[in-house]
Amino acid sequence: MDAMTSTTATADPVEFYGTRVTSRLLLGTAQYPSPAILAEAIRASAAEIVTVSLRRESGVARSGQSFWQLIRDLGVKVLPNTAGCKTVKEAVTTAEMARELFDTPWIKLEVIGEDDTLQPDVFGLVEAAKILTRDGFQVFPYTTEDLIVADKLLSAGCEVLMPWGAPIGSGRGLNNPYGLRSMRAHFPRVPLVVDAGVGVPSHAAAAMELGYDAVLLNTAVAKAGDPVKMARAFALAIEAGREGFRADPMETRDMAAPSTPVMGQAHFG
Ligand SMILES: CC(=O)[C@@H](O)[C@H](O)COP(=O)(O)O
Repeated sequence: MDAMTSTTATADPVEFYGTRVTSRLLLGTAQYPSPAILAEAIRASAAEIVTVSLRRESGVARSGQSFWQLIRDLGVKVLPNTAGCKTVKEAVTTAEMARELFDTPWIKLEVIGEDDTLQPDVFGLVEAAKILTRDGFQVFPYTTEDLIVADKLLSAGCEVLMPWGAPIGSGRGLNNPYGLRSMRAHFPRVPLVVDAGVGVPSHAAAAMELGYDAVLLNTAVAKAGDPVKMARAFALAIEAGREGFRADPMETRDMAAPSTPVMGQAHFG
């Protein structure tokens, strides 16, 4: 991390369930070309929280061990996820196993409702969130921008909401900026994280300019030609977007307004 990044970021931390972090980029750990590139990308991103799929861990025992060691060596906080779970039961069981394995009450809760869009099954999500928070989990729900669902998740005990930008892995950016903006306005004090569908750094900057607290992304970095460079680019974009938001942007207008006011008349000759 360079001086500029650290100076501004430390002045503006964000808290999730009482844990304070200075980086507003949460990074996924799947699909990287190699473990070494993953490690370098995490370092370049300056992310302090990475999300890890339990399924990957339990799938191949030995590579799971070395992967876990790699994450441990980086000193980042782990946010286990229930990626790929399609039922409440599957998500709850996966969360319970993740708590054992990673020794954390944090869980990024995904209950996937549909294969083409990988959009959340919001009914299952609320049900699973109720079960998990009752059981002491601190839930980060992957949801939509629907305000009623958001309210129900908060009533279920969630203290963070993670609405999608676009379908997971699509790289489309913010499909519904209007919906995301109203969510921000509706829940001014809830930590909100745009999760999924972000493709390029400007998408992440746009989320931050809307006043979002952080961005979670994976594919855009893992599948970039140069994941390490892209990780750094996202870190800078998120910081720029956040600073832009804090700087209180000008109002947009329909008509032109001269940026150089003209005083009097110029005389030639
Ligand atoms: C890793 C993870 O948690 C994903 O399910 C997440 O939603 C990121 O999505 P993208 O890969 O589209 O960034």
